[in-house]
Amino acid sequence: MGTVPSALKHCLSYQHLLKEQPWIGEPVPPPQPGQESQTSGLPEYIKIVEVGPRDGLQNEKVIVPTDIKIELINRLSKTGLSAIEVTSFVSSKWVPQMADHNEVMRGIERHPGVRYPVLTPNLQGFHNAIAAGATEVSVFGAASESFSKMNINCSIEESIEKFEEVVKSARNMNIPVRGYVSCALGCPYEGNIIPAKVAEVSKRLYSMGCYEISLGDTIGVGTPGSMKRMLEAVMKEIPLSALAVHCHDTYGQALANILTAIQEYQWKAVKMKACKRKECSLPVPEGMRINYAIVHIPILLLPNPFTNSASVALFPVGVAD
Ligand SMILES: CC(C)(COP(=O)([O-])OP(=O)([O-])OC[C@H]1O[C@@H](n2cnc3c(N)ncnc32)[C@H](O)[C@@H]1OP(=O)([O-])[O-])[C@@H](O)C(=O)NCCC(=O)NCCSC(=O)C[C@@](C)(O)CC(=O)[O-]
Repeated sequence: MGTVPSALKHCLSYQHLLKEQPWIGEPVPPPQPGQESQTSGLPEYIKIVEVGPRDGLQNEKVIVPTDIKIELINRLSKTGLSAIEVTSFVSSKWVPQMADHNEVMRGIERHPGVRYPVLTPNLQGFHNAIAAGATEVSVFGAASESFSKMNINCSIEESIEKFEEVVKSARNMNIPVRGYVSCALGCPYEGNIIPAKVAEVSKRLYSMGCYEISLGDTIGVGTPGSMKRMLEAVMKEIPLSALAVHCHDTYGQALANILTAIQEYQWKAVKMKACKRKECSLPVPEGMRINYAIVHIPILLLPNPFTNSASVALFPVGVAD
């Protein structure tokens, strides 16, 4: 398999994967007395937000047929995932791969306990999404002016105004809204993005009512070092419980970056817990304790030829009460 491009490997079945990398299936021996568990220092629970049907398929050169998308989402619903991003209600002139958003949204089987968020850049998208049956939406901004312009055809400031309209309408209908911040670790047009800008845009999305802020390494240029610096800046502005990360694997760094995010989260959460115990003067959100962090890795185990470029995407991290 040495010559198989790494992207293609994501198409392999679990059986293939086990054959190639047998250690994956080996049971992890329980820690011996006095020996630290390999997972100590990590959260007990990771929430996975699957974004392959949207973020993966939106980048496919070949438009995946609607019935295949629906079948993919239906299969994903049976895997135990609690959130699957289904599609986006954007202009089909801009993203023809998502032009079948109504059919996909209406065609999927919804499983109890699974959330099916969709992307909505503006009120028009929001209303279309609701009409198609969406019960959760995401707005998507950026920490880079150039990316904002290229992606949604408006400045960051203009995008915030549009998102406010969406969040206000969503609130009236009891629809939860997530917020993405793209280019959190770098921009394809501007290069480096300062953590303070990511923190600023995140804060605005959170303040307007987004319940979770997903920090996107849109082009996969992040490293554990830049992830740590960025998170430190954002965590000053947003409660840990509302943070997630979304890492593309362009340069093979997604898993390292996710692990860094989880460790950073856990470190901070443990520190806050310790402060709380000692009743120190640092602000501790009421009732907070570490409960989960989130990671999403699309589709790794599904032998679906359409998902190979979905990359290994997106991975939130959060804490709950
Ligand atoms: C945002 C718009 C729609 C603005 O597009 P625009 O052209 O600036 O919009 P407009 O308000 O000037 O309207 C122009 C036309 O678009 C229509 N329009 C207006 N809004 C909608 C809508 N919601 N749905 C469908 N149609 C819409 C509108 O009706 C009109 O149609 P016309 O009269 O010409 O026939 C456009 O720029 C667009 O669709 N962009 C696509 C953005 C996108 O999907 N990007 C990829 C996802 S973001 C991402 O991947 C990052 C993320 C989230 O994964 C995180 C990460 O990886 O870091």
